[in-house]
Amino acid sequence: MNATQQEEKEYLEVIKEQLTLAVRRVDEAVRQSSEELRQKKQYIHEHQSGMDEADMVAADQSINRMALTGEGAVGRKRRLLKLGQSPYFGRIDFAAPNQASAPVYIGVYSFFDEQQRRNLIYDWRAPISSLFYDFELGPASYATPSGTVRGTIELKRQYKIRDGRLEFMLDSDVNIHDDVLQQELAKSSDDKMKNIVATIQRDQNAVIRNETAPVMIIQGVAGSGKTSIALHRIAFLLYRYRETISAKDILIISPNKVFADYISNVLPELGEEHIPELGMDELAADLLENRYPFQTFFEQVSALLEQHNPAFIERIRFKSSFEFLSRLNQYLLHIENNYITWTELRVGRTVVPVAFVQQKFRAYHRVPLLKRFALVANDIRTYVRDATGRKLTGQEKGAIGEATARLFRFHNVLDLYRDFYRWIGRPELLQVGHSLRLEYADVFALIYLRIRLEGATAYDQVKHLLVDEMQDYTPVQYAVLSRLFPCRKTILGDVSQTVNPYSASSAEAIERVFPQADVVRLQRSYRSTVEITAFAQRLMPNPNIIPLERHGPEPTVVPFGSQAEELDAIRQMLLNFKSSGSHSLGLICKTLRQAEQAYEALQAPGIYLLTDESTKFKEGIIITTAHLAKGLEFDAVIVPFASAHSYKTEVDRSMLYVACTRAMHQLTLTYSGALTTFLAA
Ligand SMILES: Nc1ncnc2c1ncn2[C@@H]1O[C@H](COP(=O)(O)OP(=O)(O)OP(=O)(O)O)[C@@H](O)[C@H]1O
Repeated sequence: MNATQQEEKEYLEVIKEQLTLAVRRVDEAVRQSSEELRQKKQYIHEHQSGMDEADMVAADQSINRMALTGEGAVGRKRRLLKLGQSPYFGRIDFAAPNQASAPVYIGVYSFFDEQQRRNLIYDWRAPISSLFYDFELGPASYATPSGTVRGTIELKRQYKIRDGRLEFMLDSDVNIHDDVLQQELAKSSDDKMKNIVATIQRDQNAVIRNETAPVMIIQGVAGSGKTSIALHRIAFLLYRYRETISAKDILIISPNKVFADYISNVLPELGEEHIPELGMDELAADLLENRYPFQTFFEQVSALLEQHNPAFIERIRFKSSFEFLSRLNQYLLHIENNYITWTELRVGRTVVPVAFVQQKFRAYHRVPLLKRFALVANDIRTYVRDATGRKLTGQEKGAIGEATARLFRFHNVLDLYRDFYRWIGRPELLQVGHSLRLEYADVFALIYLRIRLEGATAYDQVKHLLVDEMQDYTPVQYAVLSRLFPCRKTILGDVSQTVNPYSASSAEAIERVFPQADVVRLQRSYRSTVEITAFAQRLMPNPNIIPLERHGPEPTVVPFGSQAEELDAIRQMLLNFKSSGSHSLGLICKTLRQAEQAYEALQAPGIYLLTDESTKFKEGIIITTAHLAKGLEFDAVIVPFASAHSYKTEVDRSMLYVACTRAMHQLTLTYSGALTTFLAA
């Protein structure tokens, strides 16, 4: 069936026709449903006076049901229209043993033809579709909930259908060089991240479809598709567990709002709803109930970039270590064993024996320490009431509460946190100003103590947590996440792309917090040309990285006599870029101050400044910092001010690496004075 290109073209027309008919049926259903809704509303309006409360509730429910049906139909229509543009991208002819092969067309969504009662298009997430990603021609198998199905792939075909037209089709031989992937990657970047369903690679597919890992840690080199895969994984899990998980049950912890906006298209493109997203800073503010002001991560990194302060670095380094988490855990044991003064309590003439107090206290060992005192106080009240045979006065009750609380030395978590540093003999490691503004490195440590000592309401509604840029979070932060989110997790990042090398977490470090995790390493880099990847390797060598064979111009490093000349030349580069046909250019600076200066000097229509306050990703020319550009990509990147003066510390080196790896096709560095030693030959 459909052997030749001509036959495929004809078949495409048949499918489009079917899709058009399906759209009509949905339209008809929507029309009917809104008519019913209108009639129902009118009926209620006319009979309102004769209806009791139960009637009103029932009427409300039926209206809501109708509205939901209508919404469902609208979503279905949207999907059908989208399929009409590009119904499928792949085909597998799969023959089970002793059966003739049948074609399986694979698209972004499935399309079930109600008249023929069969699937004309299979969703890329359907079990059978995994054949397309996992196998070439020959023996193949796929897993279904009821077991493995084996057979043979007799044909594997890829299509590019745009605006309903077949642009090309390609049959796979056993060792195909993936032309479709190459074509996709050579394209100019759109404004936001795109779905990659047509070209998901085998190792990526394994991550996307992994159903068993309670925690999945993805360590992947720059441009290896981590973020893309994580989002496709979410789409897959939403499909696979559609009865129990919906978009609102997932939470993405994202580094900033611009990034969240940048990735926000992928899931809707895959037919899923928008997923809730939260930044670490927002989470912290929420957990501290806005009681303590604190430095943000962005501010911490900016402070590191602006000045070299060894004591500040030492504090960050220590608080980012696994040892710090262990010490906090030891401290929690220590205070429980040493900070309670066991005494008998006297209430009037009644003596509450110390053994009773201790025994009650132990009985609550599952309750967070600071919460136990109130419970023990209640038990003591009961004890006294039974002993005296009368009700207690309010004053007596209050006195018991206070006396019980006094058994423990501290009741404020910040006081305990201070005491912790005394206990480890390093009081200088905590610097809290008079305004009680916490350093970023203290924020999650304090939250961790708070959760352990007072408990926290877990985010129970979250059924899958996605953490991007994992290298930027410390063991203490993971310990907090692990307690707040007992659900499954996908955690991804790249230790080479840290913006703060003093607090970077590797996959191994994170694995210590989640020993049950599956760790996957992705070494193939898709984003940048071979030339750009090789250039970035000079900054952070990684012998394991495998760049995809795609070539472009050599990156250039251009010297200038002065910063004014440098900016003049950049202005010209931006003008040239505007007429080049490419879509996006990132002018990526080390600090926000540099970015603001550059923006000031280069300001023109179509040039945008992205700061830590920005919320939207903009298409065109963006001036920003390496920190904020993390996770984003641009057709062309210019890194200005790449001088020895600007880039000299380890943090600077990380920034330069992040900046360079944002480029897909073209990379230019400019400097005046001496070139940074990280690039000097
Ligand atoms: N299988 C694929 N098919 C097509 N494009 C792909 C594939 N895998 C990755 N890409 C492309 O590679 C680029 C990098 O992907 P992504 O941003 O997900 O990588 P990343 O590992 O998160 O990068 P980084 O850590 O450097 O921010 C994107 O343009 C993405 O579309």
